[in-house]
Amino acid sequence: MMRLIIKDLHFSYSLESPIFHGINLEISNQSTALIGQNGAGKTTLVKLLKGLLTPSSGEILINGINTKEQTAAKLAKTIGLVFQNPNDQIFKNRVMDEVMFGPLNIGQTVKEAKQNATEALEMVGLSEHAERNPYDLSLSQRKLVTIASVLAMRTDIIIFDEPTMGQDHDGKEKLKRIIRHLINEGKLVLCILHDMDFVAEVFERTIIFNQGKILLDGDTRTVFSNEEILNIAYLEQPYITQLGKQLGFTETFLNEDELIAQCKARYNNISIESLFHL
Ligand SMILES: Nc1ncnc2c1ncn2[C@@H]1O[C@H](COP(=O)(O)OP(=O)(O)OP(=O)(O)O)[C@@H](O)[C@H]1O
Repeated sequence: MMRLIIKDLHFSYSLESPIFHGINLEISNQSTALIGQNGAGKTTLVKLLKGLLTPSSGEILINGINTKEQTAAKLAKTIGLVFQNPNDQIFKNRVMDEVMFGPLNIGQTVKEAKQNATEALEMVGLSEHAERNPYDLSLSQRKLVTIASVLAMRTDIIIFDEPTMGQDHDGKEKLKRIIRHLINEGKLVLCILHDMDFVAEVFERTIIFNQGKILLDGDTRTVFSNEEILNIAYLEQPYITQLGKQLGFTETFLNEDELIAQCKARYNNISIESLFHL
């Protein structure tokens, strides 16, 4: 089991405006969503985890090993990060080369890299585009290319920064399947998201960030039940949670099936006469 521990983490881009002053967090193999307004510090946190930024003070431990004591190359074998903007990540002019680049870079043989890249492209549904130039693909497909690149590295920890951005319904369903698959494989999946419906349906644990602080951290249902804290962080409840509330239920629903089950339980045993007060 992977375990990520953040101890008393401090970080600032400039002396005048510290971003983190004392973050403590422990994440294991639960699927975890990081939510919060723009500028809350989510991307900064994942860049620190990936070793792209260095903490001013405090520690980040991955399975007990301090990231400070690891080279970027060693860390790359453990943590994969899918950037928010695919254009920051893509620099090869053939999809297959792009997806093989990361695996080769962390020391996989050409054969392994090819095998993993082929599987990853299949998983994101882009097998038939393997020979194309990534820049001839749409932005949402390009995002899937960057996801495939990280999947092919087969790291134990996978971080996604805004994977649903620019994805349509099919793209989101694909992402749900990928994330669930990774969780079943025992990977630690951490995901920054602005799409609350997606968070509700997929993630076991949700952490609300606000102005560089953890405002609330708990199982996703508990977090989405707490309207007061969501309001402070300018976040909305998932659509299905709001709908359940409007229908007069007290439960916090996270997906359609839960709401439908409760509707059936409520209405099944009621005769039409009593429903319409005849
Ligand atoms: N390279 C940088 N130099 C200086 N300040 C930065 C830099 N990157 C981010 N910041 C600032 O750090 C704060 C946190 O930004 P960050 O991108 O981590 O937030 P976020 O929660 O990920 O937001 P978003 O959802 O927009 O990605 C913001 O005030 C931002 O302006």
